[in-house]
Amino acid sequence: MPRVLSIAGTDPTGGAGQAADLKSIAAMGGYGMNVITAVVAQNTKGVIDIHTPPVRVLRAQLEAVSSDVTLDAVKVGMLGSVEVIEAVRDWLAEVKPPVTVLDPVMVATAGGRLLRAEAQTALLSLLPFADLITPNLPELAVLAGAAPAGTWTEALRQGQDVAERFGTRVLVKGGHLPGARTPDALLEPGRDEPVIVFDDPRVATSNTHGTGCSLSCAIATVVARTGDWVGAVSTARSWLRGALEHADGLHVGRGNGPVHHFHHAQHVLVDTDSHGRFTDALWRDCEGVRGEIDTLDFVAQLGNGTLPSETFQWYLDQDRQYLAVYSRALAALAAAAPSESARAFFAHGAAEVVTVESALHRTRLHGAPPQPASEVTKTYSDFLLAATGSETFAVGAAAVLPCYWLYAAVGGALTEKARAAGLEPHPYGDWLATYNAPGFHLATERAKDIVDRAAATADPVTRRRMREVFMRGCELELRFFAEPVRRAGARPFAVASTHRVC
Ligand SMILES: Nc1ncnc2c1ncn2[C@@H]1O[C@H](COP(=O)(O)OP(=O)(O)O)[C@@H](O)[C@H]1O
Ligand SMILES: Cc1ncc(COP(=O)(O)OP(=O)(O)O)c(N)n1
Repeated sequence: MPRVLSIAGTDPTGGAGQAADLKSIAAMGGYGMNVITAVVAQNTKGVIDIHTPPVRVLRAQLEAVSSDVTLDAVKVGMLGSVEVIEAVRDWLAEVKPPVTVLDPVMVATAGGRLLRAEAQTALLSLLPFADLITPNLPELAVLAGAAPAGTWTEALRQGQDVAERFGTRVLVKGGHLPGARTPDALLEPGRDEPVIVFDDPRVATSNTHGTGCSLSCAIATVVARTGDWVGAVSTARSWLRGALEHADGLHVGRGNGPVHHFHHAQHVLVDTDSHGRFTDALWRDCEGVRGEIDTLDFVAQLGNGTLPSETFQWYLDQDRQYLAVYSRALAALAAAAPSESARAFFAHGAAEVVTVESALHRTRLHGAPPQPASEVTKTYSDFLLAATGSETFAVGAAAVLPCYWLYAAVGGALTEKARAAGLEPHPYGDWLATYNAPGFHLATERAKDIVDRAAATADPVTRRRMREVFMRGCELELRFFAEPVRRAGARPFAVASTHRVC
């Protein structure tokens, strides 16, 4: 779970600033922490008063958290004054968080300055410390030293200018443009064209308080988990869209109300056992992670056959190491299974993983020796062995389920796409065939059945634990799928392969 720190001001109505940040981090599956820069008396109608605590207290908060907790990402929001900006800049320079997202907050949309006019220049000195900045159009204009953009083309030009000048990614947000659409574009220094442009219809609501805070924090959280900026913006945007679509149902305040940060988790409040299968609830739980998997470069390239062979080789090498552990986890479940049929199923699965799936790896890897296991491979392996070796059978069965279910879903979806695109023969056809085989889908259904049966007789604490480990397994699958491309982008490949596989 990524540990994400928000450095921002407060909002007692809970829609923007710290409150929005903590909700967004949690909604994206992170552990949120907060350092307060300013106490703001505001509501959905505007800003009434601001108290800035002594900068000594800010420094002490920053020191308290970073001396104790390893930070996976930092989001910087409202800073307010030159002294605060300088203290945060010094801290960033010293701590060097792995991911820093800066939302250069200046004015609340409902009205009221949140950054003193004389602090705008000081804010520029913070930009090079950010991996991504997320200005709205008026803020972008200040950073670019220009008048607010009246068109999307002008906004992109200002964004590119800021990206080049400060050497950082910029998310240009079109929320403040008039019109029926809300485009956003991710820009990087050194590239003339946006990395990606998103363009969706505007959600018909005036309850948009805190959208900028929420989006930036959600991106920081997802990127801390996957290292994939495009996927993180895409995931955060589609989640925010849902939050805007459900905002009118909140009835908070008389002005521009907040968005519904937990719109996607409402079903958790319902007793899922009386509303369909337990595994249906698990599938809904992991909807966000499934969406993230679908947008990964690795999955897209595997499907359309453009994945570089070195990247696939590295993935397969990690996968064969993982499968050796998975087979042991299934064998442990076979030993603990409460029924003969479950025992037979997992014992057969343990053998099958070794014979069928590993055969694919042996053929593809041509006897190449294993490379060091990645952190993700090790974490996933440890998690499976712990869940199947030290927890109850019900919990262990839920922990191994994502590996069946997500692979069957990805294998099925990619095979369909490859067929529709006429990709025959497909360079990774044998991989797709393994995970789209009728036998594999049948095994997935059987594994779901076993989990449903185990949940039916489990107590509420065990059922909650089953949901936790299932989600953890899904998140580790996401990281496992993200790792090959993330790693290939991060440094040259260490796998010396003399064989082309496609
Ligand atoms: N009514 C809306 N419908 C859909 N997306 C919106 C809407 N309003 C804002 N957004 C999105 O919310 C995010 C933040 O929006 P923006 O208003 O530009 O920033 P800020 O909240 O910082 O002023 C952007 O991704 C933008 O596209
Ligand atoms: C304490 C605090 N920080 C930031 C904002 C601005 O919020 P933002 O998400 O940019 O959205 P708007 O509500 O201004 O559209 C704030 N109000 N308070």
